[in-house]
Amino acid sequence: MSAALRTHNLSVQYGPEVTLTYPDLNLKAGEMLAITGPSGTGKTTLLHLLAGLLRPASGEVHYGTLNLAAASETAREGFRRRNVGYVFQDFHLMQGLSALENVELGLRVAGANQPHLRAQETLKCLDLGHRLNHRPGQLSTGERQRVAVARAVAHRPGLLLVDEPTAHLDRNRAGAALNLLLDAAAELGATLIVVTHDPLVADALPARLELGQEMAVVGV
Ligand SMILES: Nc1ncnc2c1ncn2[C@@H]1O[C@H](COP(=O)(O)OP(=O)(O)OP(=O)(O)O)[C@@H](O)[C@H]1O
Repeated sequence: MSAALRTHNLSVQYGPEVTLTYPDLNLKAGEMLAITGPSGTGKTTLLHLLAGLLRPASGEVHYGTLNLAAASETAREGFRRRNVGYVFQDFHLMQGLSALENVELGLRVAGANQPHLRAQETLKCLDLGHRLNHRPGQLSTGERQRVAVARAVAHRPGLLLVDEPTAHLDRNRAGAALNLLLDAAAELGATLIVVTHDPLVADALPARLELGQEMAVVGV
């Protein structure tokens, strides 16, 4: 289920040298946001905070009634399994498993019913019906990305977090990847947050958070 997402006073400390501070976010359920900004400004770290993969040094991350930043590790893990679909920049597919097994494993972890059937259906919806038994090493980059998207959306999360979806793609494929994400988020009614350097992607999303010296929030 999609819910409002709100952050307050977030900061992260990596050792003594790196402190990242973030402007507050306030997104309604189903909103779509691009996170942009120069390398090293903390875009991926923010996605990790929003996914509950990382606990902040200070601040709050509210998803509906849950404050992820204060929740126990068990509660955060449960939240991730049920509510978060995450597409990593390098996809993070299991190399020894087929496309079908990768998606099915994600569904099993999320505790979904009929994981085999649902994995098949999701891959077919993403035009991968002819690649179910291929392993990641036997797929093109675009196909691997579609498997990663299938794994992220198959359990119907309310929050879809995507890191650099067009980094490895030519312009045609970048457009297709963007449409895939927009369609998937719209179909789920999910809140979509995409980290990107690509103006094609950033301009297609209605709101933008630009991280940088000014930490300006534009269009939210
Ligand atoms: N696990 C870590 N340990 C120590 N420092 C880290 C760690 N992860 C990130 N950093 C540092 O935090 C800062 C922000 O990193 P992050 O990857 O979030 O930035 P980014 O904006 O996503 O960068 P890029 O656009 O290059 O992917 C960088 O200075 C990085 O070196």
